[in-house]
Amino acid sequence: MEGVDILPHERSKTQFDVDAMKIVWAGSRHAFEVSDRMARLVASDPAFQKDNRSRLGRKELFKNTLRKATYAWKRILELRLTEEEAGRLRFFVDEPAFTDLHWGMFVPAIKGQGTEEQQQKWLPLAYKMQIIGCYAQTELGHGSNVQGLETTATFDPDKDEFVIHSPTLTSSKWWPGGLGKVSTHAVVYARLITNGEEHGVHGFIVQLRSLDDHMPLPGITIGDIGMKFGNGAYNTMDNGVLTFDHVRIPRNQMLMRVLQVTSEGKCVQSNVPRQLIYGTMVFVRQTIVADASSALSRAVCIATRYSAVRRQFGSQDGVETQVIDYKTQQNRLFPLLASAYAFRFVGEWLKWLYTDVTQRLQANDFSTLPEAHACTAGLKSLTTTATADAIEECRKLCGGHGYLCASGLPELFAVYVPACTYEGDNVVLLLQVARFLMKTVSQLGSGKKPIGTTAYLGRVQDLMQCRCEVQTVGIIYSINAAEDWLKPSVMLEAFEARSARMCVARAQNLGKFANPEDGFAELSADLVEAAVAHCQLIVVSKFLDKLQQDIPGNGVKQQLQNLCYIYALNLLHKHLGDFLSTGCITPKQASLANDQLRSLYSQVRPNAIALVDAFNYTDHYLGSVLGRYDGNVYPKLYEEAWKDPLNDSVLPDGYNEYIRPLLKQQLHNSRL
Ligand SMILES: CCCCCCCC/C=C\CCCCCCCCCCC/C=C/C(=O)SCCNC(=O)CCNC(=O)[C@H](O)C(C)(C)COP(=O)(O)OP(=O)(O)OC[C@H]1O[C@@H](n2cnc3c(N)ncnc32)[C@H](O)[C@@H]1OP(=O)(O)O
Ligand SMILES: Cc1cc2nc3c(=O)[nH]c(=O)nc-3n(C[C@H](O)[C@H](O)[C@H](O)COP(=O)(O)OP(=O)(O)OC[C@H]3O[C@@H](n4cnc5c(N)ncnc54)[C@H](O)[C@@H]3O)c2cc1C
Repeated sequence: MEGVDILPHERSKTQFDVDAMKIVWAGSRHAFEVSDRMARLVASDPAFQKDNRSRLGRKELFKNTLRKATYAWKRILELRLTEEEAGRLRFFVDEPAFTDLHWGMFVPAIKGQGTEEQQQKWLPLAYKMQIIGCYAQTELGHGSNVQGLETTATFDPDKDEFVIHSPTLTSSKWWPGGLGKVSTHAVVYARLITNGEEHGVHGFIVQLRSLDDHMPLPGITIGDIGMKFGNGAYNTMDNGVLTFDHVRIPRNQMLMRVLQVTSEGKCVQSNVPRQLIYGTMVFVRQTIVADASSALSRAVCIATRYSAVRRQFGSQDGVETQVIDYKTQQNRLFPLLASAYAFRFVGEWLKWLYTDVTQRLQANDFSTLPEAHACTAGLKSLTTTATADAIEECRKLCGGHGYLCASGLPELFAVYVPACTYEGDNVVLLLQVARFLMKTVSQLGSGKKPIGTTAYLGRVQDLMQCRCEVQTVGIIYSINAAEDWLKPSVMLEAFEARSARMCVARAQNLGKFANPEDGFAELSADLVEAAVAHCQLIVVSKFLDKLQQDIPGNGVKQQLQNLCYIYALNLLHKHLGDFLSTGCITPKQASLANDQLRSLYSQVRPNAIALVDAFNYTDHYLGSVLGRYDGNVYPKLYEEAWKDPLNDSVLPDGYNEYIRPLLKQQLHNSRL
């Protein structure tokens, strides 16, 4: 069968309604229609072409991004796009740009931390992009430790101004996207000092460049921090360095929703908790979780289509085996496909949680903020780590051709992998989750009932009572056959028990230390494992919740069920040590889980292509010869190779200087 016939043949085997699945993936029919329209708009406009990105030098690449970003903004205004449509358009343009930080961090920081008055002054300017902003928190010497930032904001009551200053080299702002060459303004995080006293880190709106000629204002030094990992990729962004030499700003440019500074330099705490200063990070972490499913599904779409097209070995009659039919390929690929769906649904739920906490905050209810912080931090960490690893796995699943830029995977990896670091290093964020969990466990004795995602810890007492029995029989008595693993309550119980037991065991170990902080530092690697177990439980439980909903479309629910159990059983297999050592399941039950997993792979196999078609990605967005919708891989790969600048001429530049003399010399030597 020819390449172009394979994918249609695969599609003919589909056992579910793909159009209905597209709507489930998008979240609603409306969301699907908006997304589909924006994808086509971008794909059909030559201004958004992106296939030469990895071949451009930095300056050319950056200028190209400026052109695209400003053209996108022009189209948004011309077409009067809604916020939702603009967001989807940005998504399909698929190129990191200064606008991401302006809309994604500068605007949310003012909204979340500015007073009404400040919002009224700054937001209209930002919404019209009459000013362009970035988020300047990280410094050369400090990123994770926000309280360790060195930039100072000292109040001068005589002039009613703050003096922003970088006292050391390590206090230089370092990394903010959009800062290097574009932003006119920044929300700068600095230590507040009034009347000689320190009041912690706060945000300040600082103008950086002239709105007339774009030159840095007096006392400000700015530049780009240099090339980053990979060609193209995140090099479209001007991550910058910034220092202040006693730069003065009016008092009303400190973001004062949490703390007000009066003209006498007195600090007045509002009823809003201090943690709200970290609020922009909570918002962005939530968007990063939703983004993880996009990046992962894109890689999986490429690897799945190519695995169906690619054949190796097994030829009796001249037709080799499609590599997607090898169980080892399925065992590597299908859990990633399942993860893409799992992250999609947990992302939807997290968006709901974030909206809920925001509404509560507006009504001065701060009770769910710690949980929102733990969930956004933990899920950001879990999903970005898994996605970065998965993109690399997809590259390997595509064999040698995956290493070509034409596969789209190297650039996707390079642009994605910093998500494990930005918005909080993934390990640092898991330690935040661990703190939250240990605090929750420590309060169990006082009768405080845990709620939300930690409600299961309230049942910990019961679980621990079974401990003597578990060593031999496990706590889940109802698993005696492979199919028993397909019961939602059983799966949930296994993941809850594992996480609860890991948390309680860590809490008990912490109790052995005289100083809890010493204990936390000593046991931090174990604590991170408990945090991972808790976050995996959240993903599994939200996928199971999704299956409880009414899901229309022939066969759609069945496919989602298969994927949900593949996601959970694969995790169980990978973390078997946790499940066995905590006595949650027996080795026999683990073996049954594995049998069930293999059986689910066989059920997914005929639907694999349709399950990635349901992402509804255009070839423009995928940017991959291997992942083409039509499966016409080899002719296009061949065609693509000839586009490389090295093939512009038969003889390469440098032939006369280097190759010719070398060959002549060898000829000369061989004659000797
Ligand atoms: C093409 C153009 C088209 C035009 C387009 C138009 C439309 C487009 C539309 C939309 C586009 C939008 C695109 C959006 C995309 C966004 C782009 C993202 C790019 C990424 C850029 C990256 C940015 C950054 O990286 S910014 C810097 C991030 N930095 C960090 O994350 C630092 C990590 N460190 C920390 O968070 C903290 O320091 C810490 C938490 C690790 C420790 O802090 P510390 O004060 O020491 O805290 P601790 O004592 O441990 O805790 C104190 C208590 O506070 C609680 N807590 C901590 N953090 C939070 C929090 N965030 N929220 C709530 N509570 C928090 C903590 O639990 C403690 O509580 P307790 O009760 O006292 O125990
Ligand atoms: C592409 C990109 C874009 C960015 N954009 C912005 C931006 O727009 N604005 C902005 O302000 N910042 C931005 N950043 C900075 C980013 O937020 C920080 O790099 C990030 O928060 C990590 O901090 P760090 O670099 O200080 O890492 P470090 O904290 O120095 O981490 C180094 C290592 O130490 C470990 N570590 C650190 N602390 C602990 C601990 N307590 N316990 C155990 N291990 C620990 C980490 O796990 C890691 O392995 C960006 C970064 C990147 C890569």
